[in-house]
Amino acid sequence: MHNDAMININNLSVTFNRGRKPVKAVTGVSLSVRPGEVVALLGESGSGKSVTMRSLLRLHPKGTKIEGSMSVAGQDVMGLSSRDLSGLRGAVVSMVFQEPRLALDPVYTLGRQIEETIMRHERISRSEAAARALALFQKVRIPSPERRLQNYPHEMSGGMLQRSMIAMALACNPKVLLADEPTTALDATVQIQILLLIRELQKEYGLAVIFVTHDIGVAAEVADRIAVMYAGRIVEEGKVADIIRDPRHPYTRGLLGARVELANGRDRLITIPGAPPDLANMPAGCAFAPRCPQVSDLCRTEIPALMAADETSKVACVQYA
Ligand SMILES: Nc1ncnc2c1ncn2[C@@H]1O[C@H](COP(=O)(O)OP(=O)(O)OP(=O)(O)O)[C@@H](O)[C@H]1O
Repeated sequence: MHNDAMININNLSVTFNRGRKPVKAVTGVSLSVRPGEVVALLGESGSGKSVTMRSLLRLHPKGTKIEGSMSVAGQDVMGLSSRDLSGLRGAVVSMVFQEPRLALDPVYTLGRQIEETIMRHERISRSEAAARALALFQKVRIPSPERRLQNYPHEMSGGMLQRSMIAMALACNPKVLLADEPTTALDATVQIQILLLIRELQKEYGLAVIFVTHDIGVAAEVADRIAVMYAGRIVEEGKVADIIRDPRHPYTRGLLGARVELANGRDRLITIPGAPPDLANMPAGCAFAPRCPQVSDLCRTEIPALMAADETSKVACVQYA
């Protein structure tokens, strides 16, 4: 546990009851994020990034087993009543998603939705809330903000809609932003603009951010630290520059390699051969062993613990044990 952290996740495991066999989507994840820090959760689809992030607001279906402890802004997440949890959400913790359209109500204007968000958490008149909504639209640099506040979600482009979502996320001056692939659905040029905007606002507001992405380039652009997830566990963690310059885990090297091939202008996305394991049918040892170019016998029997590699980096691989 880190006392100065805004987000603390300690030995989190999440098990879903799907069909007859329980599925452990997250195993023993520990992570902390300080105020003003951006940590990217990086990994392929199904690696447990979103489940980890959503655990911070206990956004799982009934019957899901959550083990471990978590705190956000000093509040023990597992101990909060559902009412206190809704208070935390929006006011202290905000979220932005890949598909803003799913998070917005199609029948209300954007201005109305931002006003309602503010009025849900604060005793404030509608005209004051409207003035705040306008200031927020200016902050996220939406052109003609007065007019745009009168628009419905379907009248906005993907990029402008994501700017609106960011405005809404900032509406109640949160301390924590949870971002789940917020730029994945956007064109490359819009994507970079939104990443820069998030970075700029995060600094200005001193937000602690968890940013979920499958793209190591995006993680490098936006984050201070990266935690790489594979099959529900963190397999490597460190400062962005260190991970990009000297990735230790063979999986991280694979992710970086896939990126390099793209940068070289090949028209094919080179991925790591093979596929992640079925969470309901995990291999005995390291989950990455079946795909690992450096696999040894030990890897097939032993699950490597996440260990300190130096002062700021951790890795879970027998090569470094
Ligand atoms: N509500 C749920 N019920 C059952 N299984 C779930 C549920 N939510 C997630 N899972 C499973 O947990 C695993 C991890 O999912 P998660 O969404 O965290 O992956 P991810 O790394 O964020 O990938 P993606 O980019 O696809 O969202 C997946 O196998 C998924 O099917």
